[in-house]
Amino acid sequence: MTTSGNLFILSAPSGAGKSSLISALLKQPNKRKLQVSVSHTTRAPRPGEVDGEHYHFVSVNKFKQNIQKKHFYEWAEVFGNYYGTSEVAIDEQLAQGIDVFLDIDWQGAQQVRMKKPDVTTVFICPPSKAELEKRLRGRGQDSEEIIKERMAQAQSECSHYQEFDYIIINDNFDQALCDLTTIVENQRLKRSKQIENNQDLFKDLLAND
Ligand SMILES: Nc1nc2c(ncn2[C@@H]2O[C@H](COP(=O)(O)OP(=O)(O)O)[C@@H](O)[C@H]2O)c(=O)[nH]1
Ligand SMILES: Nc1ncnc2c1ncn2[C@@H]1O[C@H](COP(=O)(O)OP(=O)(O)O)[C@@H](O)[C@H]1O
Repeated sequence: MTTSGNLFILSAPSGAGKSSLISALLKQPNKRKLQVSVSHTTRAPRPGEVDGEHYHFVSVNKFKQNIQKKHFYEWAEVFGNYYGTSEVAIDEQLAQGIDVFLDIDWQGAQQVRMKKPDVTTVFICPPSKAELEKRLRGRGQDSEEIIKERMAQAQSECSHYQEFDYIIINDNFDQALCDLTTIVENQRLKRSKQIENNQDLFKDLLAND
């Protein structure tokens, strides 16, 4: 029986709650495997970030070599740093029947949509600009200057919300997590997926005994 995983994209302005939602989703009991893709980036690691776990941290030179070698499914420049998704890693996971989440920006989402039209794309919105700013501050990770930059960038990211299949407003966290879980389950139950993943069953049900 062939099985192939579902590909999901989660995009949001920085601070809207993407990482928190993905990490909570990964902790939920799931009937099938779910993984989040580890991107390559040229930005410096933040305290507590582990190479190969949060990101593959690489030099600008190495990143550019990888672009030339067509190593990336998609890549983009975000906040002055390069970010990219490894093609081989994603294809291997999907081929093993693992559902894969990409935490990428709108530019990356556009590129993946062109290559994989069956990708499911989700946009996470903060409940308000004021709350977004509060969350960025609460994270205690950025200077005031960076927070201002992130708020300006947030407007640009949000201007692409209409390009996504689903929109989740991350106001109440538990509700947003429930919404995200529903989207994943919905995708798994689609007719095309059920047929692809249960070929033997449908053959058996239609066979003349
Ligand atoms: N296109 C693309 N965007 C990415 C990738 N990895 C991360 N990003 C985006 O880059 C932005 C900055 O990520 P990061 O530096 O981790 O900061 P934070 O998410 O704002 O805390 C976020 O919008 C991510 O979704 C990637 O592989 N490709
Ligand atoms: N629904 C929510 N209500 C209140 N705070 C939240 C909610 N979702 C996330 N947060 C907090 O907001 C901050 C930013 O979340 P994070 O997951 O790091 O965002 P992103 O990955 O989108 O940059 C974190 O401190 C997180 O705990």
